[in-house]
Amino acid sequence: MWIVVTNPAGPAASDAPERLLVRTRPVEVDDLLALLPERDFLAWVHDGDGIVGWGRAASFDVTGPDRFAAASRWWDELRHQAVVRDEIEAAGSGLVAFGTFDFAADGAGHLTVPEVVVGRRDGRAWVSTIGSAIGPAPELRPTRRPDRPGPVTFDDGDVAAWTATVAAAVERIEADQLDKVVLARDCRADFERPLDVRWPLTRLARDYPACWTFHVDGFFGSTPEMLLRLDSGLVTSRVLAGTIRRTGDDAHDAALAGSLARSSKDLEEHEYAVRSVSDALQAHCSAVTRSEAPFVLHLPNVMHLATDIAGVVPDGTSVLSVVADLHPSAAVGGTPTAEAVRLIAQIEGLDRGRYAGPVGWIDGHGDGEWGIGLRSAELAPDGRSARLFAGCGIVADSVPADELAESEAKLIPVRTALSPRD
Ligand SMILES: C=C(O[C@@H]1C=C(C(=O)O)C=C[C@H]1O)C(=O)O
Repeated sequence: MWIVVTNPAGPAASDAPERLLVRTRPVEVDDLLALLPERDFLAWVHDGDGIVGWGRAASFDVTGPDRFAAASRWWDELRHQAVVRDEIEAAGSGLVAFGTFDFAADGAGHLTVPEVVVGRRDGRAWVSTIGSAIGPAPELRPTRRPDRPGPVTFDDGDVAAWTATVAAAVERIEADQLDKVVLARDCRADFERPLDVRWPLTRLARDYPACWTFHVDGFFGSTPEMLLRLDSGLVTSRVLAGTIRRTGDDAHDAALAGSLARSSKDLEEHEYAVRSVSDALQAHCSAVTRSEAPFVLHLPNVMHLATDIAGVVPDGTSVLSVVADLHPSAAVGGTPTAEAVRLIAQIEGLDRGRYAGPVGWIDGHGDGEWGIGLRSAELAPDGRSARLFAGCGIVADSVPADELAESEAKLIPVRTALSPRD
């Protein structure tokens, strides 16, 4: 029997059997992405490890400021009722839901529990089957290779208007209204035939192994920024802010990395982002530690100042309850957060949708990984167009033309992955 749960705090809809039966068994799998069906799959991979899934055993949709708490309640109920037989007991084995949350506080949140989840971590692989009845383990075979996209046309939108908006934000900052605001822009891609999203996904995972490559219901990308991982009581977060474009010349890039680590503009922008995350973590953790100085994260398109933060949370903490307090961090909102988010709504002129919102998964222990949905795109339901997003932290010293160039560099991963070339 299927039950529909409504949430008194806001519009929510759930579709789930009364009790889920979950069975996780070991399997031999090398390439998770090679198993993906052509459509309606879920993916979260990092350097070959991760989880992929398909089918829908249960789902939850919610809108409004209470969305994280509502999703967390729904998940707690579902996981406590589930009957799980898990021969692996790794993070992401057993019961799992993938999800996304819009950037905006009044936006949507969504969780899907797939019928089949295949995972891989530290040399071990598994398959979980989830549903109201448990059948035999599905046969896992590589599926047909992804279709090469046809010609793609990009429309960068009004870049002059965007740089003017950046200049206006700098004026607000100079007038002491706030310290930092992150402004984003979008770029439209049109495809001659519907996109097989496995094509860009496979390329992103190959070219950006240090990032978390994801796809949830048409939202896909490869984010370098881990908002929160919770694994057996330990939370970790990777905060990025402060960016420099790579030139392709390794010696020159090494010199640029050195200047990034000494740039007061970037260090200031970075510190705002680190503080917003560590302050939010303090409320949940018995101890919070962070590296003393930021390190430089080298990606093929850009380099970022990065800080890893860690903490210990009490038993029974759900990753979503901490994510609720971390989002939006200063890396994608600004400082102070409330002023920055207001200014974004006022001057950015963009519906961010799921861009810069949390994307990831939660398991039956409440553990999980939630990245910030950056270096990402939203595919239209007909698969014929997509919106690509990129944003930049604006501080008092920001130069609009440089920010535009930085946003271009941040669009490179998805733009390149959409190219029909190998
Ligand atoms: C907002 C984005 O990236 C964020 C902004 C950064 C910056 O301004 O230096 C760096 C990494 C991210 O935290 C994006 O990629 O769209």
